[in-house]
Amino acid sequence: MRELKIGLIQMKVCDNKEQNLMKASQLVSKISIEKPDIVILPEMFSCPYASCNFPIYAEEEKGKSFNFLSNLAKTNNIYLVAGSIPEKEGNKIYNTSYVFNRQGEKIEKHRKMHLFDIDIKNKQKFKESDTLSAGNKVTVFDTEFGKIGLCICYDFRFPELSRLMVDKGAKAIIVPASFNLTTGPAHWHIMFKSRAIDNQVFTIGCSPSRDYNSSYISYGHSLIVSPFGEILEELNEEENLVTYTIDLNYVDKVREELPLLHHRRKDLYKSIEK
Ligand SMILES: O=C(O)CCC(=O)C(=O)O
Repeated sequence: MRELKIGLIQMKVCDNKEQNLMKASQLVSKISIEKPDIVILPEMFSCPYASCNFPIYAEEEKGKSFNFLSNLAKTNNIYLVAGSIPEKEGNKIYNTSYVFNRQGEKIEKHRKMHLFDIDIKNKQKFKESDTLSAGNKVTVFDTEFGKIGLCICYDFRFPELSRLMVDKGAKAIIVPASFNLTTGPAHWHIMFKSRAIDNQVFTIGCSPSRDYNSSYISYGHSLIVSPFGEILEELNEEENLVTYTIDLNYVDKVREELPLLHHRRKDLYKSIEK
């Protein structure tokens, strides 16, 4: 069976970790009434997105938040792509997305590989590397529906990473993310469409809702794009939930009819890269 129902939770993030976890739990229970297979939370859904917050909110794997999320997956009988939270290991902190199966077992985790260090003059500045370290693994997890790639926000700007996930068998790429009011309107939709078209995969972004009182204002617009580049579902900027069923067989159909991946000249690309 290749049809799977995706649930997107575009939640508002406050500065209280416990309240954020409680809200995530309520929203996951609410969306689970529609019997989704995979539910996705946004990037940093329990920690307001600011470098200074990451060390304060960070927890080790198997900590309180991890167990809470594992339980949420089990109770609701869903795969949970648990957005991301700051993960502490030794003296390092990572922006980490855990994936739990229907039994609440962790089946994968992705540590953001590309740190968001930008300075768009008078508009948007951010320096994740002030407090975060980068992961170094390409992440694809297996389900009964097929393989699914996972990366976090700024990671998705790097086409090489999506291609690596697709080469490992991904038929959809899930991206907990939080673009802002400068880069969101300019790049969000184009990026999700481009990665979908180039790789002939479903691309799925899940953002926090917009909060004008926050120091980093998220763009919102969580969405699902088809392997042919069509936006299938999209939220606006407000807190909201949505489910949408995708059929991974459609990936094979698009790849058969327009055999881009097959037509690659890998023999030449290597020598051009050098
Ligand atoms: O790439 C962008 O424009 C936003 C990236 C970001 O906010 C993030 O990586 O968390």
